[in-house]
Amino acid sequence: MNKNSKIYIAGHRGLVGSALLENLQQKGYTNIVTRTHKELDLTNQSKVAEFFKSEEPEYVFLAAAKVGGIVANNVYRGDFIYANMMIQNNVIHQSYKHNVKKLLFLGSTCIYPKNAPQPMKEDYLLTDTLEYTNEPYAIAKIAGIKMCESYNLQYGTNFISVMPTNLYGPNDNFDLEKSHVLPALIRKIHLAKLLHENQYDEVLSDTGFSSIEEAKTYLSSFGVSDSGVEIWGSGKPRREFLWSKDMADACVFIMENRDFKDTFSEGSKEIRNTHINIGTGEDISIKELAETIKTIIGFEGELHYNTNKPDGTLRKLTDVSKLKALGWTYKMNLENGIKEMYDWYRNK
Ligand SMILES: NC(=O)C1=CN([C@@H]2O[C@H](COP(=O)(O)OP(=O)(O)OC[C@H]3O[C@@H](n4cnc5c(N)ncnc54)[C@H](OP(=O)(O)O)[C@@H]3O)[C@@H](O)[C@H]2O)C=CC1
Ligand SMILES: C[C@H]1O[C@H](OP(=O)(O)OP(=O)(O)OC[C@H]2O[C@@H](n3cnc4c(=O)[nH]c(N)nc43)[C@H](O)[C@@H]2O)[C@@H](O)[C@@H](O)C1=O
Repeated sequence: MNKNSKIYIAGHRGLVGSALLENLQQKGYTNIVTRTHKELDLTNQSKVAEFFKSEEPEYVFLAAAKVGGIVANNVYRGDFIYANMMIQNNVIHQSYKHNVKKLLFLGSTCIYPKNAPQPMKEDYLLTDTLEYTNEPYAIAKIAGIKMCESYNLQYGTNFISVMPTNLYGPNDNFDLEKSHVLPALIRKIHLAKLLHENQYDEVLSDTGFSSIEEAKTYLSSFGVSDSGVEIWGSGKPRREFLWSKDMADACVFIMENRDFKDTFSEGSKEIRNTHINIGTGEDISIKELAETIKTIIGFEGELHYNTNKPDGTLRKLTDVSKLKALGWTYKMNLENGIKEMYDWYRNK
């Protein structure tokens, strides 16, 4: 990529897309193309074709997807498989049709088997059964990896797939039902603290209700009260968290330094598992995460574990040796990241 190459970021207002936009701008890239979801629905095949015909981007970051936490994935199973397959099929296929020089497809580490050995290497893909709660989303992501690989092998395209661990950062989704654990716990614990301190104006402005009784009823349906906060599951699962700006930096690094042809040895008969894991290689339990957030926010109430909610995969620690060997490693430690995210949330 050179500094005036035409770069399309799909999903530029999301958690990763917004960090990608910032990273590219900071590095001096000047010719970035974006469309909001409203301006261009990426599930619409003919609109996506029209967009590629009129813009002819040279590089594509595919960070648009239907994304959500464990419960959203489990409940809206049809939406997750449909939207993700449509978005990636349209963007990857049009990138091929319009001779895009390089595309980066974002998958997820939920593509690996539920009981994969830890840490999870790229080669563990398709070796066993997936976690049930996010099977439709994971199947869509696996199809995306295989589509990139297959187009590269058949048509000579240069499409690379990266598998990020759980991400967090500015512009995350804080919806109490659909978000991931880290933003959900920041918001729930923050609101419980506000209730405990009778800071009702702030509770109303956060939740959008006009009466505190309504706000309390709504929050209690998510296990949030002035004395405690519900944590889904047993607290035992372990997760690895990567700051979204580190994720964006890794994506730009890979886009700048890696081609599909670098991902396999010449003469290989079967070319597969060419994707690259992106993570920190370190994980913590949900209980430890909840306690850390509680301390950072300064809430003194109880944390209750609701085992009627799913735990999901017990552990999904990424093996990041491939990424490290390329020369990239993360910068933000988890505690500082949570502090920055909490500041961002309060000031947004
Ligand atoms: N967040 C995480 O922990 C992880 C994310 N990933 C992957 O990283 C990528 C980015 O995720 P993240 O930034 O968290 O997601 P977000 O939900 O924050 O952002 C997704 C973006 O995609 C856009 N989008 C969704 N549907 C459409 C559509 N039909 N047409 C056009 N735009 C659409 C959204 O626009 P709008 O908001 O307007 O709908 C939004 O800008 C995804 O591929 C995701 O699967 C992988 C592992 C972990
Ligand atoms: C990125 C990743 O995200 C999803 O998988 P997940 O890692 O299970 O994501 P999660 O962040 O929602 O949960 C992590 C853990 O945390 C527990 N947990 C506690 N309390 C809350 C809570 O309040 N909200 C949420 N969401 N989880 C909670 C929860 O029960 C689970 O044990 C998939 O979509 C998957 O497809 C994917 O790619």
